[in-house]
Amino acid sequence: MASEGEDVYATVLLSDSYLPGALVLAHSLKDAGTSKKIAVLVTTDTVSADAMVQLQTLFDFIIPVERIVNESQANLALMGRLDLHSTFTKIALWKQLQFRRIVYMDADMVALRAPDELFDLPQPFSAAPDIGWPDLFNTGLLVLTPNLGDYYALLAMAQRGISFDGADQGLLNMYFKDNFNRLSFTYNVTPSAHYQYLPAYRHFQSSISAAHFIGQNKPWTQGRDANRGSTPYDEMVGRWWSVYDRHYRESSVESTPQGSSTIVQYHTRGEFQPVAPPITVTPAYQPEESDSEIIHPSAEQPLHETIEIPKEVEEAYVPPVQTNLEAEKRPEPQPEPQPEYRPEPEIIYAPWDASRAPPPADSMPEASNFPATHYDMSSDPTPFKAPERYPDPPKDMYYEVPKTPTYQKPAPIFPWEINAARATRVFPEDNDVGVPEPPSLIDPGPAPADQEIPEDKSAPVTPTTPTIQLTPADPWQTYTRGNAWDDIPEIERYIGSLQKNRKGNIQVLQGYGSGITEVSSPGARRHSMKLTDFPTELERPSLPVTPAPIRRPSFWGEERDEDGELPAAEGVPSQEDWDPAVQLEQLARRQSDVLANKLGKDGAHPREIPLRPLPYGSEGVSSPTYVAQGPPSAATGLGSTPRTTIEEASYNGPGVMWEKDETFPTKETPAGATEEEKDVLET
Ligand SMILES: O=c1ccn([C@@H]2O[C@H](COP(=O)(O)OP(=O)(O)O[C@H]3O[C@H](CO)[C@@H](O)[C@H](O)[C@H]3O)[C@@H](O)[C@H]2O)c(=O)[nH]1
Ligand SMILES: [Mn+2]
Repeated sequence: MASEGEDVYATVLLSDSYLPGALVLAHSLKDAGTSKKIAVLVTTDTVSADAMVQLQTLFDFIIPVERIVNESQANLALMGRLDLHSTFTKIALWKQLQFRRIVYMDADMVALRAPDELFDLPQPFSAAPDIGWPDLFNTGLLVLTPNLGDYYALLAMAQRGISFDGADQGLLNMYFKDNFNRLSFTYNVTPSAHYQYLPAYRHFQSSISAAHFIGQNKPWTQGRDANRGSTPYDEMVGRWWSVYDRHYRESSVESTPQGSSTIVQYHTRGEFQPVAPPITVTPAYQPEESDSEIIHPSAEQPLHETIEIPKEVEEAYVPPVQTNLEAEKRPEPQPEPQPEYRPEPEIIYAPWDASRAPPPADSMPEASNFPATHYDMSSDPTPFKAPERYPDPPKDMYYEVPKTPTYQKPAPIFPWEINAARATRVFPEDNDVGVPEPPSLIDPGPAPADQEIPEDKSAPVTPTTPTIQLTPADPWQTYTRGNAWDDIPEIERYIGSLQKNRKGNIQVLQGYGSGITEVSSPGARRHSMKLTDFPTELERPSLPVTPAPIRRPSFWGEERDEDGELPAAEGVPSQEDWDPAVQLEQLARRQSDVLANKLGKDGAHPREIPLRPLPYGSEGVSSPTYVAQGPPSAATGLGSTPRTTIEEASYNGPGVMWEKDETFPTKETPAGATEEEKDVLET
């Protein structure tokens, strides 16, 4: 145990990869003749037993500490130093109350002289300026007085990830701010390969106490040949190697009392000389950058050598111990067959355990690892000059419309294409009819499909349907109302079976051919069951509001009168004769009468019923243009007497098609065709 209020140099070892640094630091202090003891804080979960053994040979105190990880590593990523995820562990120094004063030094420092005078500083906390931002102090060398007040305050910040750089330097500078005793830069000289203030270096060279190899590149990761120049940086690196060589170069290894220091060489680039087949060693946790300078020796130097691993290595470590004292009490190592040396694979520290937790909120996105191309603005000052000539545009890049049409009508495939019937519907204006010709229905029989419509209008025009010979007077009279299927017996029969079940007031009309016969009794049309018979204009009820339009021969024809007005439509009353209010009243009255007829069950003698009131607001409305005509027309029932009977309409709509409880075939099952009919069908 440390005696009460002892002074101690201390460093921190968070991983085996910094073992050469920690050992060289301790050696450098001892070699410089310090009177103080040396301690190392180790995180036992990430430092191997082999490394512990090496520490025991040198350090007066090995102090296991809990690793304090910064979970918010965004700032570390910004700095490109994800390997510094656990440097918050440094704050454990303030908890080491067994010591009066601690001069902490990073494991990547080498002492050129022992700065023991720092223990006598009156200030509780001292540090030297940082080379990158000299207002800050570098946390590579700290003179501190352990106390729990600072410890818990720092721990609280660490647990909240409060640090501008994600590591201890950001944390401690935020905590102490300006409340630190500023030491001379000579206590913590951070030589840089990029910025070297050579005259200053030469001037202060002799007073340098310690060099600190900040950044990712450490002397032991670079190899002894990396910095053989004469710059201040190279000189400092040389100082590191001189300490290393004094204690760990192969020639000096045999003399190490605690056995092989192979693990030190293993973590020092270029030092391990394998002779045996390689074994795989899991590489240590490394920062994301592929060009990381943290080089695991196994990557370059496979492990081969057959080396003895002393048995006491396993039992050697009992923390915390004053190892140099206890080592003396240990039994001599037993000479045993030498097992192949297998350096314990470095404990891999994954800051994020994917099996237990979601990714850290501020972790680097994957894309940050992707190669990026950076384009700079051109700094060429010469003005742009257009080339003499640009290449000609390519020729023959346009579609040339063929001169002669290439389209050819495809050859007919289907029978109806070959035997297509010609259109037969002709209107008077389409034909230059000079003299009206008598109507006639001519069917001269089949004609070739491609036959042209003959100039002679009396000639047959269609091979399949009766030709209409148009008469300007009333072309509709002669228009056929028949269909090709009207004469098929099956259809006849089907309609017959339907109508057998029908009763009621169906007005059936027979208007076939030129004559029109009105039949008003049900069933009278049994012999003519054409579904496509529609009432003619004469048969249709004349409704007061929708006069049937009459087709005009031509739209812009000679029938225009002098005013340029279109001729009045036949059957449509002129505007002056049309009083909407009167018509509306008439319609209302008429509807009432029809209703009265039905209710009175006396279609022949309509009952007089009171008029329905007109729609609200339309009473007494009179048209400004309407002038009452003379005697009321019989058809419309217009007159001066408001209450009058209206002639019953000749057609009252389809009416009730099916009476209550009446059955009718839902599925058509016509009687089988008679033999006679079958003969007709089959022919
Ligand atoms: O894998 C690791 C990483 C770090 N350390 C220890 O942590 C210290 C700090 O890491 P280091 O690589 O020396 O950091 P620097 O390159 O020196 O970076 C600067 O930033 C660090 C984080 O703020 C500070 O700890 C340093 O003092 C400061 O000089 C080391 O010296 C070791 O003691 C390990 O033991 N193993
Ligand atoms: Mn450092």
